[in-house]
Amino acid sequence: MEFISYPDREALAINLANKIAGELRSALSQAERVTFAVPGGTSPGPVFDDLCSVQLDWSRVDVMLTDERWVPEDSERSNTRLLRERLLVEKAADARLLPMYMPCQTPEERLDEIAEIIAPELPLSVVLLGMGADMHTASLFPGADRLEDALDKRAPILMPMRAEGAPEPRVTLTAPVLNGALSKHILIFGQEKREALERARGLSPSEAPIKAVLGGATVHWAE
Ligand SMILES: O=C(O)[C@H](O)[C@@H](O)[C@H](O)[C@H](O)COP(=O)(O)O
Repeated sequence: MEFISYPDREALAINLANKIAGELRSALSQAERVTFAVPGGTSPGPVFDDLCSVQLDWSRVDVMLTDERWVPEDSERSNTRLLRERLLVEKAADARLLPMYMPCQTPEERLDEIAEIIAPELPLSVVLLGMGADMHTASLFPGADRLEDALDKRAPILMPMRAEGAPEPRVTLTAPVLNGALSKHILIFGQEKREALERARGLSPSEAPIKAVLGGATVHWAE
């Protein structure tokens, strides 16, 4: 893993957005369509704000979430809503959004439909991940009900996930799909998460799920 520390969050956002844009352009020079997976939560907003206005052929980019909270799109907790408001605007409005949520009570009801749409888009060209102070990434939470299955190298593309640290059911890409990405970035802010990341390096993926995706990743950090 490579660790890059930035002087502040603004510098991180600009540099990371440029780096990702460069990787997407280079992937677009090799393939007709490319897939870019991003996290929800609070950290990626500033990166989305910079990335949405960069010049690249967004009409050939499929954008998707690494994981989603199972809530309707008009909920403040919807990651899909965050993408529509902060990433899929300006130039990036031309990108195609792959679904990670379909309206129904539980993820199990429509998971197969979502997985069928995602399957032909793999491997991911670029993945951006966040991390919680409890060392979860995507919706791979320590102690989650299906964590071991989602960490397994034979895991399906998508899994439903329920965990104490998550107020609603989730759906998440599994570890082998995240690790199959051609390029992997992890975005973390603040001292608490930096210390959590250090701790995770000495733990197993079951204890610290972020550990499962650290190999070959670039971690971008600012206070
Ligand atoms: O839907 C989500 O919550 C995420 O995809 C999740 O894995 C997120 O990246 C971390 O929880 C960090 O969240 P913050 O950036 O809000 O701290």
